[in-house]
Amino acid sequence: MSYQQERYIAELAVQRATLLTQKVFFEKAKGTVSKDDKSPVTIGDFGAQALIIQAIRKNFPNDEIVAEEEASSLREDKALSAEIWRLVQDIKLEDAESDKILGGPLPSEEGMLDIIDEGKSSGGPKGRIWALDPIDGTKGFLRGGQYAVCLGLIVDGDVKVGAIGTPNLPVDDRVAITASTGAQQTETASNGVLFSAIQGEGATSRPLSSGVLAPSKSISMRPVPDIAQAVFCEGVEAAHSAQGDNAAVAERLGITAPSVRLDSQAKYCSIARGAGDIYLRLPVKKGYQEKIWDHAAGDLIVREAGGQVTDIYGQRLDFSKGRTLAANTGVVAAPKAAQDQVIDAVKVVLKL
Ligand SMILES: Nc1ncnc2c1ncn2[C@@H]1O[C@H](COP(=O)(O)OS(=O)(=O)O)[C@@H](OP(=O)(O)O)[C@H]1O
Ligand SMILES: [Mg+2]
Repeated sequence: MSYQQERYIAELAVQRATLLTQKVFFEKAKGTVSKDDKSPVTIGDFGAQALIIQAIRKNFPNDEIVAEEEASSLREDKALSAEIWRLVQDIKLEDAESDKILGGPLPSEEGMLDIIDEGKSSGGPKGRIWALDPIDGTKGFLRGGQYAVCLGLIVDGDVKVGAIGTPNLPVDDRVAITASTGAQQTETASNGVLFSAIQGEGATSRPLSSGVLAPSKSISMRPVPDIAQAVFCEGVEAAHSAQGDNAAVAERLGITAPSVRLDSQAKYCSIARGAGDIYLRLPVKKGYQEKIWDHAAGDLIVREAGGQVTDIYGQRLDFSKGRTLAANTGVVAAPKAAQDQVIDAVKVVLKL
C-alpha cells in the first residue's frame, strides 16, 4: 500500500506545529519546567504535541500514538495549562482548507489536555503506531540552536513514513551549518525546512511555510569516495553521546575535520541532504535506552536518501520493542557504501 495520505497529513501537521514552536522560540519566556528525569520541557513541547495528535486523531482515528509528553503536570499547574491553551488557540495554517483538514481549532483547554494524553501507547511489533517528538533537542531549542519536530509512522515494527520540521536549518542545502546556526537567525524566510520520506519512495525536502505545503524536491546523501574527507555530525550535549568515542572513530577513519555539532534529528536531516556524511551517536550511559520518537522519522529519511542507519553492531534499529530501542544501541548513520567501514572502526574503538 502507498502511504501518500499519511505523509501528507504528517507533513501538514508538522508544518502547523512549527508555527507554534517558532513563536515560542522567539519569546524570552518559554514556560520551561523540569520533568521527572530532569530533562526540560517547554510550553512549545506541549502545544506542538496537542496540535499534532489532534491531526492524527482527526485523520486516522484508529491508529496508536507513542509521544514524548504527558499532561499530568499540566493538570496540577493550572497557570501553565492556561498559558499553553492561550498559545495553541492562536495557531492555524494560513490556508483555511488545510487547517480544517487537520481538525481546525482544539475543542477546549480540558480537551487539549486529554489530546496530549493520547500519546501513551506502549508501542510494539503489531499495528499502526505514530511516534511523535513534538520538540526533539529541547536543550538546543532553549539555547537558540537547532531543534526538530518529528513524526514517524511505524507499521508492524517497520517505519513507513517520516516527517521532520527543522525551523532553524537553512533552506539552501549548500549553506554550511553549525550548532549555533539557529542562534544567529532572525525571523527570515531563509530558514526552515520540512523533510519527509515514504518507505521505498525516496526522501524529499521543501521549505516550511505558513499555509499549504511548498513544492518539494528529492534529496540524497552525497557519495563519499574518500572516507577521510567525510564530515561527521554529533550531538551538542556531552551527556547524550560519547563525544570522545565519536572522535576516536573519526580519527581511525582518517577524518581530520572537526565534527559538526547539532542538536536533534536535524543531524539525520543534514546528512540526508548531503550537508554532512556521517552521524555518530555512541552510547554514553551504560543501559540507556533511546526513545523511538527520537529516531523513527530520521532513520527512514536517511535510508530513503541512500544511507544506512544501524546500532553500534551494524544491525538495523528495531522499532518493534515498545517505546524504546534496546539498551546501549547508539546510532551509526552513513552512506550505504561506507557503513561497513564506519562500523568496523566503531567496533575497534568500543572493543566490541
Ligand atoms: N543519556 C542519554 N543518552 C542518549 N540520549 C539521551 C540521553 N538523555 C536524553 N537523551 C535524548 O537525547 C535527545 C536529544 O538528542 P540530541 O541529539 O538533540 O542531543 S544533543 O543535545 O544534540 O546532544 C533528547 O530528546 P528531547 O528530550 O526530545 O530533546 C533525549 O530524549
Ligand atoms: Mg522532545
